[in-house]
Amino acid sequence: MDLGCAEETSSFMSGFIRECGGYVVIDGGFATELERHGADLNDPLWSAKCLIDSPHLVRRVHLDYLDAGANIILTASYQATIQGFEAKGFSREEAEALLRKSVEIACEAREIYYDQCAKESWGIMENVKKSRRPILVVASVGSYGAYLADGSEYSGIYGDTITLETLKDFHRRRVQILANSGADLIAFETIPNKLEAKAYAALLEEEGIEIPAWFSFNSKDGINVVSGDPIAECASIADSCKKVVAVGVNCTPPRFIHGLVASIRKITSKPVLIYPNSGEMYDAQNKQWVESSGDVDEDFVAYIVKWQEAGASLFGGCCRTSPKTIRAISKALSDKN
Ligand code: MET
Ligand SMILES: [Zn+2]
Repeated sequence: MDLGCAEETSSFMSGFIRECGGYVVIDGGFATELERHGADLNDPLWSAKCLIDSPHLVRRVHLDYLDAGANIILTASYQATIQGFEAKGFSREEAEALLRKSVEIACEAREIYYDQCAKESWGIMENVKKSRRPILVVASVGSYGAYLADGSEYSGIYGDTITLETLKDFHRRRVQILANSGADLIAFETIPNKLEAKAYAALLEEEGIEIPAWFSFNSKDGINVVSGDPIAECASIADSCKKVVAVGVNCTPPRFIHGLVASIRKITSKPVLIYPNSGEMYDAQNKQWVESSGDVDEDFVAYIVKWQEAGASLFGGCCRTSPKTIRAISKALSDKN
């Protein structure tokens, strides 16, 4: 797909949303779902560790989300970095191959899923092929803080030594590889501060990245992203970047989503995406999810329709959500629309 033309880029997501019937279902928590399947992710590579030792589990989780109704599956590359793989003793070439592998496995899962759908529909109605649900494979890019694996993806505090250039250099090669891997889009996820959003926007332009991207921030107060930078300022960086086709929030407690959607909507006319976590907080020191001490987030599926009314068009889940959550989101939206 050649998205060199700015107009094609800007209509990419609105076209996809239309194709999906007016709203899009994103998948749910990936790493936490791998853990539920028994993977031990206590490692600086987190979910990317499974690219090395259990690719079958990665495929399984993608398939579970497709079965649950997802139109978008995010690759296991969130914490897959060349620097992280090299620290484990892999060569540069091997590290780059592992990044590509994250996209290959997701594409393979999509093919398997389509084959299954085709077989099932042949059984039911001879000669009538069930129409293929539109599905995108989206390459996940986690923040510099995710690579550090010290909890700074939830504080956004990188210190004075980290500049725009440091962040661009850190992400450059990975973004180039993922952009040419066969993925349909790049998701910059859990962006914790304005500086990193600026670095991504600059990289997309400078490197002439030819697939579209989305920017997704995380917040712990509903007004700012986790670093304290206002969500409105972050959203406007995304709004100004031609290559960005959707803006939103992920890995954020459900109780903040409504306000964040409204704030982002005021800044941009690009489609808004949301994929909250379960409402639990990550305790970086003890490396575990703990119940939030603030307001309790009840099952957020009940609010999906409200978030759609507030202006969101893409809906999924982040950490500690599961295929069950995605199935329920899919149902809530199809009942309503
Ligand atoms: C800390 S947010 C993680 C996002 C990633 N796509 C995952 O679900 O694993
Ligand atoms: Zn998350």
